[in-house]
Amino acid sequence: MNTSVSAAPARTPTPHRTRIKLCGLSTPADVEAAVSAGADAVGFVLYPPSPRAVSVDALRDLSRRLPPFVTPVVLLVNATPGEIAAALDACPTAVLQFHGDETPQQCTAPGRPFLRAVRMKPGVNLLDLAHSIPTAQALLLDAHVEGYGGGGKVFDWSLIAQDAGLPVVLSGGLHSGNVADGIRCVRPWAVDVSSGIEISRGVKSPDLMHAFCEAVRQADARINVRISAHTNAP
Ligand SMILES: O=C(O)c1ccccc1N[C@@H]1O[C@H](COP(=O)(O)O)[C@@H](O)[C@H]1O
Repeated sequence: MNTSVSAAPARTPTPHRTRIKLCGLSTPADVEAAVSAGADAVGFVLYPPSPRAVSVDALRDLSRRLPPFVTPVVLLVNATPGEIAAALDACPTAVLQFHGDETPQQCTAPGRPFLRAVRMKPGVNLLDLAHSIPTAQALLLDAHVEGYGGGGKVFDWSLIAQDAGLPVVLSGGLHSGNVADGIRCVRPWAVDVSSGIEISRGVKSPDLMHAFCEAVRQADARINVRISAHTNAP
């Protein structure tokens, strides 16, 4: 009897794929355009001072329009437990994005998957942050701006020099013209954009959404060419 175990066939490396979150959607047309552009996740802002803010009722309606496998993300800034509960009632499958001054305990209290936004400035230690909030799905890195975010400002990506200890969502001033550089420099798990897909503050553009997603796919394709050249090298 032949008991030898045949060698497993060599696996081709998994292609690099940067996930895409399009944030600040506020109309049914925005949702349709984001899904058609190929977004993996879409963000709804539940922060009244924002030009992209939606009501809880609008969140309920917009999130019900999503097809399977497109993740709704609800962006909150210092929301009360009651406001968080109302958001989850409207959108029970939401991932929460905490973009304010919430403590680790406040982020974990709802018992939902969440992203912790970090407003990047010199001296921020991502590893320390990740250790203080290990149940976050990812750190979402945004520029340090007046207010809490969504300012369309790029931060210095060299501040992410070390391993962040959690998956990174790169955000802050991204658009179709710079997202490839961001992916090449940072190699984030995902990229996130709001201002860069708008024709005016708070008004989304289907064309800019498509251009952004296409730029991400092209950046990934370039990385995959390099990976396969490296793998196939004699
Ligand atoms: O969009 C907003 O108005 C907003 C308000 C408060 C906190 C965060 C906000 N937006 C988020 O900020 C990042 C970066 O946005 P941008 O691409 O630089 O405009 C993103 O997650 C926005 O959804």
